[in-house]
Amino acid sequence: MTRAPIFLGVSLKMYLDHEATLRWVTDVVATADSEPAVRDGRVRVAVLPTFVSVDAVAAATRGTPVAVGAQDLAWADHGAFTGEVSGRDLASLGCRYVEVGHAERRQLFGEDDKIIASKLAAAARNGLIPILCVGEQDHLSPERAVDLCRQQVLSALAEVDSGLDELIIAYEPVWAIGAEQPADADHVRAVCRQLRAGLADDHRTEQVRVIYGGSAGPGLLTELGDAVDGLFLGRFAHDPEAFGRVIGEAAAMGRS
Ligand SMILES: O=C[C@H](O)COP(=O)(O)O
Repeated sequence: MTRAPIFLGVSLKMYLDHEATLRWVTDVVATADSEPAVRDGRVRVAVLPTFVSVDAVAAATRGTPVAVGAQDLAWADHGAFTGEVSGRDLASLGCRYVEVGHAERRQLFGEDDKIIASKLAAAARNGLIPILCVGEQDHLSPERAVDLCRQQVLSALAEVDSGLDELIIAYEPVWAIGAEQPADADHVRAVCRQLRAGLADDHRTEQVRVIYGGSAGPGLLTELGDAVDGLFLGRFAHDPEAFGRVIGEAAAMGRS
């Protein structure tokens, strides 16, 4: 199972308004496009704006090495689901990725394991690469965190038989989301390594990447090294220059 390329995703959550999102994406595209490792695919960059900005961000990134994703999707593809957005529409608008099961969706919007499994299946049948978020609520030992995360992954895959070319698992310890600092590097390395090893032979997906999210920013990828396959960033990528430094770190890791 190959682990290249390194994946860098940014979820803008609901922080930037539409106009600020477009300005930010313009800067990120310029930075990403000037990095050979992004242009030749050794480093993948994806941006996940709010639903209302997906179409415009897809237009702004078309023909560039920056991919677009959504922060959520409906578990159904069409019908009487007021306020929902289908994976079918997201794919047709140009999304390549979709986030599933973020801790905020669990905490604030009542998503449970069953809903998350249905959403992962919806992503798979619409050809979207899921960024499945998992993580323990409280600061536990790496072993206990791995157990909990593994259960979350297996439960999320419950409705997927096969045909998932790629799965990105974003290890996001809930206690490190929205914090001042990420989880400590030893903890992240231990959990990510064990999670990846435990899923290496899963027949339902061709390729599994384990990335880290939770107050990630410049410097972290270099510190984590080969234990992770990339980062899932939030606030500390709002400054395009800071995100550019993270892209530079990924390029310097030289995975191919
Ligand atoms: O989706 C991103 C993660 O939840 C991390 O967000 P954060 O870096 O702002 O803590």
